[in-house]
Amino acid sequence: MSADQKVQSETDLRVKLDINNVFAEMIGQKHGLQRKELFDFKDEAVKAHQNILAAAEAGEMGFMELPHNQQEIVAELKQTAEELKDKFDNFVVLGIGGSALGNIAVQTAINDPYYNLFAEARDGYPRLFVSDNVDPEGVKALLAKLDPKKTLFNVISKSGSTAETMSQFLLARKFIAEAVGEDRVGEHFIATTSKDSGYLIEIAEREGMKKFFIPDNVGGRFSVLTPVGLLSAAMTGVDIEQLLAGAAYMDKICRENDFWQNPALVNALIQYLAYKKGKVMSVMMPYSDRLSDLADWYRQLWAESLGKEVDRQGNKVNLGPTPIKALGATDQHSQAQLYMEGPFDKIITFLEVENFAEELEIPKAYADLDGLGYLGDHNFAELINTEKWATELALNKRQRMNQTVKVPKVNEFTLGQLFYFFEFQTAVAGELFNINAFNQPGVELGKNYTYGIFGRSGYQAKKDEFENSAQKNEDLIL
Ligand SMILES: O=P(O)(O)OC[C@H]1O[C@H](O)[C@H](O)[C@@H](O)[C@@H]1O
Repeated sequence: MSADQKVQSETDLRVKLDINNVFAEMIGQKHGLQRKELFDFKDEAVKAHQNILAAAEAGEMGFMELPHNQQEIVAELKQTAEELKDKFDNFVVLGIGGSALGNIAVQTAINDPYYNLFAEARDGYPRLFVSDNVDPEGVKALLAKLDPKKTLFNVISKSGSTAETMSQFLLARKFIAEAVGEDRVGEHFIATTSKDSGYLIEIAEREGMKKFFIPDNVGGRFSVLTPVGLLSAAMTGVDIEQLLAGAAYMDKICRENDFWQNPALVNALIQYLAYKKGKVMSVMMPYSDRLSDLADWYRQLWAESLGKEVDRQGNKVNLGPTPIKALGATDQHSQAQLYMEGPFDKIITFLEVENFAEELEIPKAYADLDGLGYLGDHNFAELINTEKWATELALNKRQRMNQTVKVPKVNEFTLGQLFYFFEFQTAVAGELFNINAFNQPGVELGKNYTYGIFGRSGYQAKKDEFENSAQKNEDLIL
């Protein structure tokens, strides 16, 4: 392919943001945004952008380096996948939050839109399972599906000590050891973790497991394009170079200084202004099964990054938009009523796929039944996108801010763009909200409590104390 052709195809595959329906002229004065408001705040967004670029220069924005600095890691990941993909029928990720959601999003988008239900493998590759909970019934049901001799586990934890992940690891380790013997445990595990924190690295070394590393300057929820997300992708036949190429392409777009040419800047400012106008809920609604789990991934990114008690100066602010996931067209029939007529507290972001890989015709039948016969004149791609347009029009009519991210088609290149776009937008939003978008003290408090209660000494006494604590009123236990 010549360089020109490449540019052409990249341009054709560019993910775009349509913001028409956030403006007053489309949805009405009361709830729409005035263009003037964007103009008035534009300089703040530009300043936020400059801060991010400066932080990137200083090596503080690890996620921005990932599309460019991983050639050796990619080669190693590909080689690992090549060596191991035929040896195992199952590849099981043990992780949670940022160590799981990106893996699932990639799988659903690229390999199997029904991944969560069936976990079908691509020809010549193992099936992928991502186990991100500690419900005993769920964990047991998963293990029951696996032949330990044909199963490779990827334990992923940046901190190397998350209780959920490490508990699953302990069980998986026993499961494997009983089948293949203690001395061969290491062959059935790959550890993805920080170079020097937590216990996972130490365990990996003791057991002789293969290891991949998560850079220190990349937070868990920004880590999908590190070995966290890339190994399971490579193991299941996903083109990880194209994922990173898509991210690199979007990186170029996001580095653009001109506000109006930079969708991540524009969208971060829109989300910020919407929040200030009382639209404190931010709904992501893909009209695509393949992009459904991307909305789950985004929910963590947006919630943990922006939901904060204090601003950068330490003032108590308790802010953050609440991210909500909805799936089109499915949730038109469950949540849309609320979005149409409920409180004016939401901004909705649709994800629209312009070209579906399948052109599935709706069969023609019952032509004499007026309210049904028309369906057979169309295909499913037309139907789902028409439903999206109809929802958009109805929201406009009811003065509900909405916008659309247009995805030319779902593949590795566009998925890489989406990951990077939303990460960059989140970093800009953090600047606008004047909070630290890269920490999560609230979650850590919960983690510490778990450790405090569950930790080595006196579990039963602490549990009893918690259950009998004065704050608990028996009358309120219904
Ligand atoms: O990768 P780990 O260190 O195991 O962390 C897994 C998850 O733990 C916590 O919930 C953090 O708030 C998340 O951001 C993180 O993704």
